[in-house]
Amino acid sequence: MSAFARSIHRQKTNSPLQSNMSAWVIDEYGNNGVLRFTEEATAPSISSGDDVLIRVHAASLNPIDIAMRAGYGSILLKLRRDLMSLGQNASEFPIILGRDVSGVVVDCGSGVTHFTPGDEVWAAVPPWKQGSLAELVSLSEYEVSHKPSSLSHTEAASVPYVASTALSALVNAGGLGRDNCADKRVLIIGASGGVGTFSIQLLKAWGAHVTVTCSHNAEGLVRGVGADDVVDYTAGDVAAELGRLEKFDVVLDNVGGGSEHWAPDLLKAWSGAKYVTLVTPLLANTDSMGLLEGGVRSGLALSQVAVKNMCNGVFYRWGFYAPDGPVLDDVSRLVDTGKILPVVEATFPFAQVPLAFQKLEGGHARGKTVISVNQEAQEGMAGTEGVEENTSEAGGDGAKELN
Ligand SMILES: NC(=O)C1=CN([C@@H]2O[C@H](COP(=O)(O)OP(=O)(O)OC[C@H]3O[C@@H](n4cnc5c(N)ncnc54)[C@H](OP(=O)(O)O)[C@@H]3O)[C@@H](O)[C@H]2O)C=CC1
Repeated sequence: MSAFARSIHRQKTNSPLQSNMSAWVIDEYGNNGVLRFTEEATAPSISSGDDVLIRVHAASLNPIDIAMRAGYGSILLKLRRDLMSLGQNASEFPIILGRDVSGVVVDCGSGVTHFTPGDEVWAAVPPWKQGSLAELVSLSEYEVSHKPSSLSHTEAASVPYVASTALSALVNAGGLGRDNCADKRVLIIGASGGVGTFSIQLLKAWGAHVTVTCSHNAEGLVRGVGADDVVDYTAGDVAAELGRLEKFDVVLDNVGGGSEHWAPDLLKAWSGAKYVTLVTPLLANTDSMGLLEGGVRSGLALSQVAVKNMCNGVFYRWGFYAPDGPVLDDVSRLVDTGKILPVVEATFPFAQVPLAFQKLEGGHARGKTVISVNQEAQEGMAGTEGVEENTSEAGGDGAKELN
């Protein structure tokens, strides 16, 4: 019996009582070569009353997986892991990457009230926890949510991390919500990837007017998921082109760099308008300068640019992913009522995780790259071959339905 067949057999028996599991791990930071498949990864177990143990059916990749594979955030994330292990000085490696999970609950801690074994769930796995490129993942109850019943596991796994990030950025930093968007104009810079395609749909569900930037061959995709105005950033001076449009209430920047300098000028001054960027120097600074200096430098940089923008009448904010199961419950309702659909660009079998990393690393995402961890159980078929790519102009099956 092959390693993958043994792993699938364990998945079918659905027993939480196993000490080892199949997983893709890294034992050092580096390029794709550091990804290693093993059947001997330590399986998570219920260690506290609010733990939920999930058998992973599908996972997906995010830019942070590429970055973490290379060591991004290692200092801050190690500190967080050490705090979680209560000073037991847990070893840094092996690390399991993968921030999205859709799967089935196999065991719960004594204090868990919302989930029971057999429930289908989805969640975004915090970067300081062992990830979802594995048979099992353990999360706390607060991080988990019931999966939308209208989605397959493969579709569901494309949503949680980008949804948690977009909601945290748009609501907590951008001040937007379902009740105040009707008269709002929002600009999304870099809208053709995971965060962008989700944010467009969320903002349209809330009634906002959404303008986006993307490259020309992504226009069909972003219009398919609801974008009102589309500006091709490859066609010329994107800042000048956007400057000809009516000003915005919120800018969500998924690209960073140069846009940080011109995008705040596109906001309505002195009206509470906010520029929110997801591209922040915090983890890179703590990696290169250490916790204290990196943290202080980042704080200073943030306050400097925030004050400068405040003088021009706009707010400047950093947006971050935040774990939040109840927020995913709301997203689940929007999905089940057809307001938000998954945008899956490609699906890779568990055996081909390195190829999925390679695809994501190539850039130009058009939605999400998903890993089918338990494909046989989902489809009742043997074998793990075959990468599926959605090559339609709209990008994914869900997006096509929106057209
Ligand atoms: N702070 C936080 O907690 C988090 C931060 N992030 C960050 O947010 C960003 C977006 O994440 P995600 O959507 O998942 O990333 P993706 O890789 O899925 O998408 C990025 C998209 O941006 C497009 N793009 C690249 N350059 C530009 C440009 N100059 N103008 C407009 N579009 C551009 C790319 O397509 P193309 O190149 O073909 O144009 C691609 O479609 C990433 O940088 C990620 O690291 C994400 C999650 C959490």
